[in-house]
Amino acid sequence: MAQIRPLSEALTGTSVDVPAGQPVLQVDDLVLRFGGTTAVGGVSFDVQRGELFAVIGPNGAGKTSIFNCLSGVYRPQEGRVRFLGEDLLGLKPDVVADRGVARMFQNIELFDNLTVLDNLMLGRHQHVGYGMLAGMLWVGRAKRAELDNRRIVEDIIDFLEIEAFRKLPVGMLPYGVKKRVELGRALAMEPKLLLLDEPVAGMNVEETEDMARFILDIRTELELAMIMVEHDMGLVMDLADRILVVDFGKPIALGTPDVVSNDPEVIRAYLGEGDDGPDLQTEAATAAAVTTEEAGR
Ligand SMILES: Nc1ncnc2c1ncn2[C@@H]1O[C@H](COP(=O)(O)OP(=O)(O)OP(=O)(O)O)[C@@H](O)[C@H]1O
Repeated sequence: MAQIRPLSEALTGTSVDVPAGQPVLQVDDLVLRFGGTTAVGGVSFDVQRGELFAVIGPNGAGKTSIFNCLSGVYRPQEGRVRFLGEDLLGLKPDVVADRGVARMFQNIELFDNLTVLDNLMLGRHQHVGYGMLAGMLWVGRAKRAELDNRRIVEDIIDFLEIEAFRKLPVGMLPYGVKKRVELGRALAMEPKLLLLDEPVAGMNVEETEDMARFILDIRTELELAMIMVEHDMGLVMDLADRILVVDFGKPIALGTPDVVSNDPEVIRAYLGEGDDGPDLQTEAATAAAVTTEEAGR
């Protein structure tokens, strides 16, 4: 059996070669309207290599619309998106994915009847690199590429600790494991930017902690740039390097968890959600205390 490789050796395609100080992604003045509704109203931010960047905001604030603009689902009326120095806007979702932007979907987009292994192999489809005839005859480059892809997928399965489920149809799996497979499918694409769309939505505490650990390991091992949209404020305050807060499509704050959670406008936007809204300052203080405690260990 092949030895387990560190993720950085398995997924070499994720490494980016950006000059110091240059962002992986640069978003300028993005505007997206649906008739009279401005879903995204002048949003700008950048994401650096190895950065976990979060976008938060109350329901309907425009977070999903921003993701849809980045991944080519929507074409914004105004603005510019530069990814590794090239324009991304106007490209179709499959072309955006081929350029290196993968998305882990909130509503898991896997094939329920296929096994974990086959779902992850589908994530490799843009890396096949051989013609149809060679593929059908299982010769030469096709055979080599298939074996390479298989090995990469097995490494991802090991990394995500889902070996026990590899031959099972995804439809049979518990929700938390499905979300891990969804993350694995996105990783299998060897992205240079990973979009995490509510990665812990619907998860219990233990599943959330596991997912948080995988996200942190991905950042450390691959130095991957990631953008996360998430309602779990504890997770966001704990993991994110920087946070963009949007409300009614407009950016209202951008900065570290500490800065953002003390911003009066952000507190107002969240308190406006009612008594059940998250207490951002408590979440940020708890996250800081945990980080300090971990550093002292
Ligand atoms: N396809 C669409 N057609 C019309 N309006 C839309 C469409 N998609 C989003 N909107 C509107 O744009 C605004 C922003 O929606 P969006 O889904 O981006 O918010 P969100 O912050 O992701 O919300 P949530 O946290 O509830 O998922 C909302 O007013 C929404 O109704």
